[in-house]
Amino acid sequence: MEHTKFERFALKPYIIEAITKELKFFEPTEIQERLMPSILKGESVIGQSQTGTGKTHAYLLPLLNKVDPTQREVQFVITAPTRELATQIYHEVVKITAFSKEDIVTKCLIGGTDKQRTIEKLKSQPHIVVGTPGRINDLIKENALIVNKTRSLVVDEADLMLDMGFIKEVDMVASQMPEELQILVFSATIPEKLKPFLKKYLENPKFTHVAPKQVTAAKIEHVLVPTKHRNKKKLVFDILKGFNPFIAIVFTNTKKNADEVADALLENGLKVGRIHGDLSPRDRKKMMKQINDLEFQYVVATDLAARGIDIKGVSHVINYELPTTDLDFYIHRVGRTARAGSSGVAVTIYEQSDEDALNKLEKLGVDFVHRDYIDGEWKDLDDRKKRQKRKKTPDEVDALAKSIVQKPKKVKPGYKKKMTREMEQIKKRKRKIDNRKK
Ligand SMILES: Nc1ncnc2c1ncn2[C@@H]1O[C@H](COP(=O)(O)OP(=O)(O)OP(=O)(O)O)[C@@H](O)[C@H]1O
Repeated sequence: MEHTKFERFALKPYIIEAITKELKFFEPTEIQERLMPSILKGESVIGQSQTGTGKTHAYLLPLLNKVDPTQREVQFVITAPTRELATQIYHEVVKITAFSKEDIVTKCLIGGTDKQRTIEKLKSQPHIVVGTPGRINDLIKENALIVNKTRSLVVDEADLMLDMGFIKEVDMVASQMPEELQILVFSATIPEKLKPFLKKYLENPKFTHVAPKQVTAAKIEHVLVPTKHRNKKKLVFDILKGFNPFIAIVFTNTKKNADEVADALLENGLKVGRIHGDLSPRDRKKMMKQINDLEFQYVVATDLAARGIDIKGVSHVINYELPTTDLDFYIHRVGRTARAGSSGVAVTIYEQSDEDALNKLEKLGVDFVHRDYIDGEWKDLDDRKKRQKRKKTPDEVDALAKSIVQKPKKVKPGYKKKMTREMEQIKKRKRKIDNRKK
Protein backbone atom coordinates (compact mmCIF):
# COMPACT_ATOMS: atom_id res chain seq x y z
CA MET A 1 0.00 0.00 0.00
CA GLU A 2 1.75 3.17 -1.14
CA HIS A 3 -0.21 5.65 0.98
CA THR A 4 -2.57 5.84 3.87
CA LYS A 5 -5.17 8.34 5.07
CA PHE A 6 -3.14 8.69 8.27
CA GLU A 7 -0.90 11.09 6.31
CA ARG A 8 -3.33 13.91 7.12
CA PHE A 9 -2.22 13.79 10.79
CA ALA A 10 1.29 14.95 9.72
CA LEU A 11 2.89 12.08 11.63
CA LYS A 12 6.67 11.50 11.45
CA PRO A 13 7.77 9.68 8.25
CA TYR A 14 8.87 6.56 10.15
CA ILE A 15 5.40 6.21 11.67
CA ILE A 16 3.71 6.56 8.28
CA GLU A 17 6.13 3.94 6.95
CA ALA A 18 5.23 1.59 9.84
CA ILE A 19 1.50 2.15 9.21
CA THR A 20 1.75 1.35 5.52
CA LYS A 21 4.35 -1.43 5.59
CA GLU A 22 3.77 -3.16 8.94
CA LEU A 23 0.32 -2.27 10.31
CA LYS A 24 -1.26 -1.88 6.86
CA PHE A 25 -3.95 0.51 8.15
CA PHE A 26 -5.51 2.31 5.18
CA GLU A 27 -7.77 4.72 7.11
CA PRO A 28 -8.27 5.67 10.75
CA THR A 29 -11.14 4.09 12.70
CA GLU A 30 -13.75 6.44 14.16
CA ILE A 31 -12.11 6.66 17.56
CA GLN A 32 -8.71 7.30 15.98
CA GLU A 33 -10.24 9.95 13.73
CA ARG A 34 -11.82 11.67 16.71
CA LEU A 35 -9.06 11.37 19.32
CA MET A 36 -5.72 11.61 17.52
CA PRO A 37 -5.84 15.40 16.92
CA SER A 38 -6.61 16.03 20.63
CA ILE A 39 -3.85 13.67 21.77
CA LEU A 40 -1.35 15.23 19.35
CA LYS A 41 -2.25 18.62 20.88
CA GLY A 42 -1.46 17.24 24.36
CA GLU A 43 -5.03 17.25 25.64
CA SER A 44 -6.25 14.67 28.17
CA VAL A 45 -8.97 12.42 26.75
CA ILE A 46 -11.38 9.62 27.60
CA GLY A 47 -11.66 7.14 24.76
CA GLN A 48 -14.69 4.85 24.82
CA SER A 49 -15.67 2.76 21.84
CA GLN A 50 -16.66 -0.84 21.17
CA THR A 51 -14.12 -3.60 21.44
CA GLY A 52 -11.87 -4.08 18.45
CA THR A 53 -12.18 -0.53 17.11
CA GLY A 54 -8.55 0.53 17.39
CA LYS A 55 -8.34 2.27 20.76
CA THR A 56 -4.75 1.06 21.20
CA HIS A 57 -3.41 2.85 18.12
CA ALA A 58 -5.60 5.88 18.82
CA TYR A 59 -3.10 6.68 21.59
CA LEU A 60 0.03 4.85 20.41
CA LEU A 61 0.42 6.70 17.10
CA PRO A 62 0.15 10.28 18.51
CA LEU A 63 2.34 9.48 21.56
CA LEU A 64 5.06 7.88 19.45
CA ASN A 65 4.93 10.95 17.23
CA LYS A 66 5.88 13.07 20.28
CA VAL A 67 8.85 10.98 21.49
CA ASP A 68 12.14 12.91 21.60
CA PRO A 69 14.80 10.19 21.06
CA THR A 70 17.57 12.59 22.17
CA GLN A 71 16.13 12.77 25.71
CA ARG A 72 16.89 9.47 27.49
CA GLU A 73 14.08 9.87 30.03
CA VAL A 74 10.70 8.20 30.52
CA GLN A 75 8.42 10.33 28.35
CA PHE A 76 5.32 8.09 28.14
CA VAL A 77 3.91 5.44 30.48
CA ILE A 78 1.18 3.06 29.28
CA THR A 79 -0.58 0.97 31.96
CA ALA A 80 -2.80 -2.08 31.41
CA PRO A 81 -4.55 -4.37 33.96
CA THR A 82 -3.13 -7.70 32.76
CA ARG A 83 0.36 -8.91 31.86
CA GLU A 84 -0.96 -10.32 28.59
CA LEU A 85 -2.46 -7.01 27.49
CA ALA A 86 0.63 -5.01 28.57
CA THR A 87 2.85 -7.41 26.62
CA GLN A 88 0.57 -7.16 23.57
CA ILE A 89 0.71 -3.32 23.66
CA TYR A 90 4.50 -3.46 24.13
CA HIS A 91 4.83 -5.54 20.96
CA GLU A 92 2.66 -3.07 19.06
CA VAL A 93 4.97 -0.22 20.16
CA VAL A 94 8.12 -2.08 19.13
CA LYS A 95 6.57 -2.96 15.74
CA ILE A 96 6.33 0.78 15.02
CA THR A 97 9.56 2.10 16.63
CA ALA A 98 11.54 -0.51 14.64
CA PHE A 99 11.05 1.85 11.67
CA SER A 100 12.67 4.80 13.48
CA LYS A 101 16.24 5.62 12.39
CA GLU A 102 16.89 7.07 15.85
CA ASP A 103 16.94 4.59 18.72
CA ILE A 104 13.66 4.63 20.71
CA VAL A 105 13.86 2.41 23.80
CA THR A 106 10.69 0.81 25.18
CA LYS A 107 10.51 -1.42 28.26
CA CYS A 108 7.73 -3.83 29.27
CA LEU A 109 7.44 -3.82 33.09
CA ILE A 110 5.02 -6.51 34.37
CA GLY A 111 4.63 -8.77 37.39
CA GLY A 112 5.86 -12.33 37.25
CA THR A 113 9.27 -11.28 35.86
CA ASP A 114 12.59 -11.00 37.73
CA LYS A 115 12.48 -7.58 39.42
CA GLN A 116 16.23 -7.44 40.21
CA ARG A 117 17.12 -8.12 36.59
CA THR A 118 14.65 -5.43 35.52
CA ILE A 119 16.27 -2.93 37.92
CA GLU A 120 19.65 -3.78 36.40
CA LYS A 121 18.32 -3.08 32.91
CA LEU A 122 16.88 0.26 34.04
CA LYS A 123 20.35 1.71 34.66
CA SER A 124 19.59 3.79 31.54
CA GLN A 125 16.00 4.97 31.43
CA PRO A 126 13.77 4.00 28.46
CA HIS A 127 11.78 6.57 26.43
CA ILE A 128 8.55 4.57 26.80
CA VAL A 129 7.27 2.21 29.50
CA VAL A 130 4.40 -0.26 29.02
CA GLY A 131 3.35 -2.33 32.01
CA THR A 132 1.05 -3.28 34.85
CA PRO A 133 0.53 -0.59 37.54
CA GLY A 134 1.78 -2.70 40.46
CA ARG A 135 5.21 -3.41 38.97
CA ILE A 136 5.62 0.14 37.62
CA ASN A 137 4.77 1.56 41.04
CA ASP A 138 7.25 -0.81 42.74
CA LEU A 139 10.06 0.29 40.44
CA ILE A 140 9.26 3.98 41.00
CA LYS A 141 9.31 3.43 44.77
CA GLU A 142 12.74 1.77 44.45
CA ASN A 143 13.94 4.75 42.39
CA ALA A 144 14.69 2.36 39.55
CA LEU A 145 12.16 4.08 37.30
CA ILE A 146 12.27 7.90 37.10
CA VAL A 147 8.98 9.44 35.92
CA ASN A 148 9.37 13.11 36.96
CA LYS A 149 9.67 14.16 33.32
CA THR A 150 6.86 11.93 32.01
CA ARG A 151 4.48 13.84 29.75
CA SER A 152 1.65 11.36 29.18
CA LEU A 153 0.10 8.50 31.12
CA VAL A 154 -2.25 5.99 29.46
CA VAL A 155 -4.78 4.01 31.53
CA ASP A 156 -6.03 1.21 29.25
CA GLU A 157 -9.08 -0.91 30.19
CA ALA A 158 -9.68 1.70 32.89
CA ASP A 159 -12.80 0.14 34.39
CA LEU A 160 -11.01 -3.17 34.94
CA MET A 161 -8.15 -1.23 36.55
CA LEU A 162 -10.75 0.05 39.01
CA ASP A 163 -12.30 -3.41 39.56
CA MET A 164 -8.89 -4.97 40.18
CA GLY A 165 -7.98 -2.22 42.64
CA PHE A 166 -5.20 -0.91 40.41
CA ILE A 167 -6.54 2.64 40.30
CA LYS A 168 -4.79 3.32 43.62
CA GLU A 169 -1.52 2.19 42.05
CA VAL A 170 -2.21 4.32 38.97
CA ASP A 171 -2.91 7.21 41.34
CA MET A 172 0.46 6.71 43.01
CA VAL A 173 2.26 6.48 39.66
CA ALA A 174 0.54 9.67 38.44
CA SER A 175 1.43 11.49 41.68
CA GLN A 176 5.15 11.08 40.84
CA MET A 177 4.65 12.73 37.46
CA PRO A 178 4.59 16.44 36.49
CA GLU A 179 1.48 18.49 37.34
CA GLU A 180 0.60 19.18 33.71
CA LEU A 181 0.41 15.43 32.93
CA GLN A 182 -1.62 14.39 29.87
CA ILE A 183 -3.91 11.52 30.95
CA LEU A 184 -5.42 9.17 28.36
CA VAL A 185 -8.16 6.84 29.66
CA PHE A 186 -9.53 4.04 27.48
CA SER A 187 -12.10 1.26 27.68
CA ALA A 188 -15.03 -0.20 25.76
CA THR A 189 -17.08 0.23 28.95
CA ILE A 190 -16.93 3.30 31.25
CA PRO A 191 -19.15 2.54 34.26
CA GLU A 192 -20.47 5.15 36.73
CA LYS A 193 -18.04 3.99 39.45
CA LEU A 194 -15.13 5.19 37.28
CA LYS A 195 -16.43 8.78 37.23
CA PRO A 196 -14.71 9.95 40.48
CA PHE A 197 -11.31 8.88 39.12
CA LEU A 198 -12.02 10.58 35.80
CA LYS A 199 -13.24 13.72 37.59
CA LYS A 200 -10.03 13.86 39.62
CA TYR A 201 -7.73 13.66 36.63
CA LEU A 202 -9.80 14.98 33.79
CA GLU A 203 -11.51 17.97 35.29
CA ASN A 204 -9.93 20.24 32.73
CA PRO A 205 -12.57 21.19 30.13
CA LYS A 206 -10.48 19.88 27.25
CA PHE A 207 -11.27 16.20 27.34
CA THR A 208 -12.92 14.36 24.47
CA HIS A 209 -15.34 11.51 25.07
CA VAL A 210 -16.16 9.35 22.06
CA ALA A 211 -19.14 7.29 23.19
CA PRO A 212 -19.97 4.14 21.18
CA LYS A 213 -23.01 4.05 18.89
CA GLN A 214 -23.81 0.58 20.23
CA VAL A 215 -22.43 -1.29 23.17
CA THR A 216 -20.87 -4.28 21.37
CA ALA A 217 -18.89 -4.51 18.16
CA ALA A 218 -21.18 -4.02 15.16
CA LYS A 219 -20.88 -7.35 13.42
CA ILE A 220 -21.33 -9.84 16.21
CA GLU A 221 -24.22 -12.32 16.01
CA HIS A 222 -25.34 -12.93 19.61
CA VAL A 223 -26.80 -16.46 19.82
CA LEU A 224 -28.57 -17.82 22.95
CA VAL A 225 -28.71 -21.60 23.47
CA PRO A 226 -30.79 -23.01 26.39
CA THR A 227 -28.97 -25.65 28.44
CA LYS A 228 -32.15 -27.70 28.90
CA HIS A 229 -30.42 -29.82 31.57
CA ARG A 230 -27.97 -31.20 29.01
CA ASN A 231 -24.30 -31.89 29.72
CA LYS A 232 -22.79 -28.46 28.95
CA LYS A 233 -19.32 -29.80 28.17
CA LYS A 234 -20.78 -32.17 25.57
CA LEU A 235 -22.95 -29.33 24.19
CA VAL A 236 -19.87 -27.07 23.85
CA PHE A 237 -17.96 -29.87 22.12
CA ASP A 238 -20.82 -30.48 19.65
CA ILE A 239 -21.21 -26.76 18.91
CA LEU A 240 -17.45 -26.32 18.37
CA LYS A 241 -17.30 -29.33 16.02
CA GLY A 242 -20.30 -27.93 14.17
CA PHE A 243 -18.68 -24.53 13.73
CA ASN A 244 -15.24 -25.83 12.76
CA PRO A 245 -14.05 -22.29 13.67
CA PHE A 246 -10.91 -20.48 12.50
CA ILE A 247 -10.26 -19.81 16.20
CA ALA A 248 -12.87 -20.19 18.96
CA ILE A 249 -12.50 -18.96 22.53
CA VAL A 250 -14.64 -20.63 25.21
CA PHE A 251 -15.04 -18.40 28.30
CA THR A 252 -15.74 -19.76 31.77
CA ASN A 253 -16.24 -17.92 35.07
CA THR A 254 -13.66 -19.88 37.04
CA LYS A 255 -10.24 -21.45 36.54
CA LYS A 256 -11.71 -24.77 37.71
CA ASN A 257 -14.41 -24.72 35.01
CA ALA A 258 -11.80 -23.65 32.45
CA ASP A 259 -9.67 -26.69 33.25
CA GLU A 260 -12.69 -29.02 33.28
CA VAL A 261 -13.95 -27.77 29.91
CA ALA A 262 -10.45 -27.84 28.39
CA ASP A 263 -9.86 -31.38 29.69
CA ALA A 264 -13.23 -32.56 28.30
CA LEU A 265 -12.43 -31.10 24.87
CA LEU A 266 -8.94 -32.64 24.96
CA GLU A 267 -10.44 -36.04 25.84
CA ASN A 268 -12.62 -35.68 22.75
CA GLY A 269 -9.58 -35.19 20.56
CA LEU A 270 -9.52 -31.39 20.21
CA LYS A 271 -6.19 -29.55 20.45
CA VAL A 272 -7.01 -26.93 23.07
CA GLY A 273 -5.08 -24.00 24.54
CA ARG A 274 -6.06 -22.66 27.94
CA ILE A 275 -5.33 -19.39 29.70
CA HIS A 276 -6.22 -18.47 33.26
CA GLY A 277 -4.61 -17.07 36.41
CA ASP A 278 -3.41 -20.44 37.79
CA LEU A 279 -0.89 -20.80 34.98
CA SER A 280 2.63 -19.72 35.91
CA PRO A 281 3.75 -16.41 34.39
CA ARG A 282 6.01 -18.36 32.07
CA ASP A 283 3.19 -20.66 30.93
CA ARG A 284 0.81 -17.70 30.45
CA LYS A 285 3.38 -15.94 28.27
CA LYS A 286 4.13 -19.14 26.31
CA MET A 287 0.43 -19.88 25.85
CA MET A 288 -0.31 -16.37 24.53
CA LYS A 289 2.54 -16.77 22.03
CA GLN A 290 1.22 -20.16 20.90
CA ILE A 291 -2.30 -18.76 20.55
CA ASN A 292 -1.04 -15.78 18.53
CA ASP A 293 1.00 -18.19 16.40
CA LEU A 294 -2.33 -19.91 15.61
CA GLU A 295 -1.21 -23.20 17.21
CA PHE A 296 -4.70 -23.74 18.64
CA GLN A 297 -8.08 -23.76 16.91
CA TYR A 298 -9.76 -23.85 20.33
CA VAL A 299 -8.89 -21.84 23.45
CA VAL A 300 -10.55 -22.06 26.87
CA ALA A 301 -10.09 -18.92 28.98
CA THR A 302 -11.31 -17.08 32.05
CA ASP A 303 -11.94 -13.33 32.00
CA LEU A 304 -8.20 -12.77 32.32
CA ALA A 305 -8.14 -13.02 28.52
CA ALA A 306 -11.33 -11.06 28.00
CA ARG A 307 -9.75 -7.65 28.19
CA GLY A 308 -8.15 -6.07 25.19
CA ILE A 309 -6.45 -9.22 24.02
CA ASP A 310 -6.26 -8.95 20.27
CA ILE A 311 -5.91 -12.39 18.72
CA LYS A 312 -6.17 -12.23 14.94
CA GLY A 313 -8.80 -14.54 13.53
CA VAL A 314 -11.10 -15.28 16.46
CA SER A 315 -14.23 -16.26 14.52
CA HIS A 316 -16.31 -17.56 17.44
CA VAL A 317 -16.72 -16.90 21.16
CA ILE A 318 -18.66 -19.32 23.37
CA ASN A 319 -19.80 -18.30 26.85
CA TYR A 320 -19.91 -21.62 28.73
CA GLU A 321 -21.69 -19.51 31.35
CA LEU A 322 -22.69 -15.87 31.61
CA PRO A 323 -20.19 -13.72 33.60
CA THR A 324 -21.55 -13.35 37.12
CA THR A 325 -19.36 -10.61 38.67
CA ASP A 326 -19.80 -7.92 36.05
CA LEU A 327 -22.00 -8.02 32.96
CA ASP A 328 -19.53 -5.70 31.20
CA PHE A 329 -17.39 -8.80 30.87
CA TYR A 330 -19.97 -10.10 28.38
CA ILE A 331 -19.14 -7.11 26.15
CA HIS A 332 -15.39 -7.64 26.49
CA ARG A 333 -15.61 -11.43 26.02
CA VAL A 334 -17.65 -11.30 22.81
CA GLY A 335 -15.42 -8.40 21.70
CA ARG A 336 -12.57 -10.86 21.15
CA THR A 337 -14.30 -11.61 17.85
CA ALA A 338 -15.62 -9.23 15.14
CA ARG A 339 -12.56 -6.96 15.52
CA ALA A 340 -11.46 -4.28 13.09
CA GLY A 341 -14.74 -4.45 11.23
CA SER A 342 -14.80 -8.22 10.67
CA SER A 343 -17.82 -10.30 11.71
CA GLY A 344 -18.08 -12.97 14.39
CA VAL A 345 -20.46 -15.24 16.29
CA ALA A 346 -20.95 -15.23 20.06
CA VAL A 347 -22.86 -18.19 21.54
CA THR A 348 -24.05 -18.08 25.16
CA ILE A 349 -25.30 -21.23 26.86
CA TYR A 350 -27.81 -20.05 29.42
CA GLU A 351 -29.85 -21.32 32.35
CA GLN A 352 -33.27 -20.26 33.55
CA SER A 353 -31.47 -18.36 36.32
CA ASP A 354 -29.78 -16.13 33.73
CA GLU A 355 -33.01 -14.43 32.66
CA ASP A 356 -32.37 -11.20 34.58
CA ALA A 357 -28.83 -10.87 33.27
CA LEU A 358 -30.02 -11.51 29.70
CA ASN A 359 -32.76 -8.90 30.09
CA LYS A 360 -30.14 -6.40 31.31
CA LEU A 361 -27.92 -7.11 28.30
CA GLU A 362 -30.89 -6.62 25.99
CA LYS A 363 -31.59 -3.29 27.71
CA LEU A 364 -27.94 -2.38 26.97
CA GLY A 365 -28.73 -2.97 23.30
CA VAL A 366 -27.53 -6.55 22.78
CA ASP A 367 -29.81 -8.15 20.20
CA PHE A 368 -30.01 -11.94 20.83
CA VAL A 369 -31.15 -14.65 18.43
CA HIS A 370 -32.48 -17.86 20.01
CA ARG A 371 -31.28 -21.17 18.62
CA ASP A 372 -30.57 -24.73 19.69
CA TYR A 373 -27.97 -27.18 18.42
CA ILE A 374 -29.52 -30.63 18.11
CA ASP A 375 -28.04 -33.66 16.29
CA GLY A 376 -25.56 -31.52 14.39
CA GLU A 377 -28.17 -29.02 13.22
CA TRP A 378 -28.89 -25.43 14.27
CA LYS A 379 -32.61 -24.91 14.95
CA ASP A 380 -34.26 -21.49 15.36
CA LEU A 381 -36.22 -21.15 18.59
CA ASP A 382 -38.92 -18.71 19.61
CA ASP A 383 -37.69 -15.80 21.69
CA ARG A 384 -37.30 -17.13 25.28
CA LYS A 385 -39.74 -14.56 26.63
CA LYS A 386 -42.38 -15.59 24.12
CA ARG A 387 -41.81 -19.21 25.06
CA GLN A 388 -42.17 -18.40 28.74
CA LYS A 389 -45.33 -16.35 28.19
CA ARG A 390 -46.92 -18.90 25.84
CA LYS A 391 -50.07 -20.18 27.62
CA LYS A 392 -49.89 -23.84 28.45
CA THR A 393 -52.31 -25.99 26.38
CA PRO A 394 -55.04 -27.80 28.39
CA ASP A 395 -53.23 -31.15 28.36
CA GLU A 396 -49.99 -29.42 29.43
CA VAL A 397 -51.93 -27.97 32.38
CA ASP A 398 -53.22 -31.50 33.04
CA ALA A 399 -49.69 -32.90 32.99
CA LEU A 400 -48.49 -30.05 35.21
CA ALA A 401 -51.34 -30.63 37.67
CA LYS A 402 -50.74 -34.40 37.66
CA SER A 403 -47.03 -33.84 38.31
CA ILE A 404 -47.88 -31.66 41.32
CA VAL A 405 -50.61 -33.85 42.81
CA GLN A 406 -48.70 -36.75 44.30
CA LYS A 407 -50.53 -40.06 44.04
CA PRO A 408 -50.98 -41.30 47.66
CA LYS A 409 -48.70 -44.22 48.51
CA LYS A 410 -51.45 -46.27 50.14
CA VAL A 411 -54.62 -46.21 48.11
CA LYS A 412 -57.53 -45.15 50.34
CA PRO A 413 -61.22 -45.31 49.33
CA GLY A 414 -62.33 -42.16 47.43
CA TYR A 415 -58.67 -41.16 46.58
CA LYS A 416 -59.62 -40.68 42.92
CA LYS A 417 -62.31 -38.10 43.75
CA LYS A 418 -59.87 -36.26 46.06
CA MET A 419 -57.14 -36.19 43.38
CA THR A 420 -59.56 -34.89 40.74
CA ARG A 421 -60.69 -32.16 43.13
CA GLU A 422 -57.07 -31.11 43.84
CA MET A 423 -56.19 -31.09 40.13
CA GLU A 424 -59.27 -28.96 39.38
CA GLN A 425 -58.08 -26.45 42.01
CA ILE A 426 -54.57 -26.32 40.46
CA LYS A 427 -56.03 -25.79 36.97
CA LYS A 428 -58.23 -22.99 38.28
CA ARG A 429 -55.21 -21.32 39.96
CA LYS A 430 -53.14 -21.68 36.75
CA ARG A 431 -55.90 -20.13 34.65
CA LYS A 432 -56.13 -17.20 37.09
CA ILE A 433 -52.33 -16.62 36.88
CA ASP A 434 -52.39 -16.76 33.06
CA ASN A 435 -55.28 -14.29 32.90
CA ARG A 436 -53.42 -11.93 35.28
CA LYS A 437 -50.37 -12.03 32.92
CA LYS A 438 -52.44 -10.91 29.90
N1 LIG B 1 -7.15 2.06 11.41
C1 LIG B 1 -7.15 0.71 11.42
N2 LIG B 1 -7.36 0.03 10.27
C2 LIG B 1 -7.37 -1.32 10.27
N3 LIG B 1 -7.18 -2.10 11.38
C3 LIG B 1 -6.97 -1.45 12.55
C4 LIG B 1 -6.94 -0.02 12.63
N4 LIG B 1 -6.70 0.31 13.93
C5 LIG B 1 -6.58 -0.84 14.62
N5 LIG B 1 -6.73 -1.91 13.79
C6 LIG B 1 -6.69 -3.34 14.16
O1 LIG B 1 -7.92 -3.62 14.82
C7 LIG B 1 -7.71 -4.64 15.83
C8 LIG B 1 -8.32 -4.15 17.14
O2 LIG B 1 -7.58 -3.04 17.59
P1 LIG B 1 -7.43 -2.80 19.17
O3 LIG B 1 -6.97 -4.04 19.84
O4 LIG B 1 -6.69 -1.53 19.38
O5 LIG B 1 -8.97 -2.59 19.54
P2 LIG B 1 -9.53 -2.04 20.91
O6 LIG B 1 -10.53 -1.01 20.59
O7 LIG B 1 -8.41 -1.67 21.82
O8 LIG B 1 -10.25 -3.33 21.45
P3 LIG B 1 -10.53 -3.75 22.98
O9 LIG B 1 -11.68 -2.89 23.48
O10 LIG B 1 -10.87 -5.19 22.86
O11 LIG B 1 -9.25 -3.48 23.72
C9 LIG B 1 -6.20 -4.85 15.92
O12 LIG B 1 -5.88 -6.05 15.25
C10 LIG B 1 -5.61 -3.65 15.19
O13 LIG B 1 -4.39 -4.02 14.54
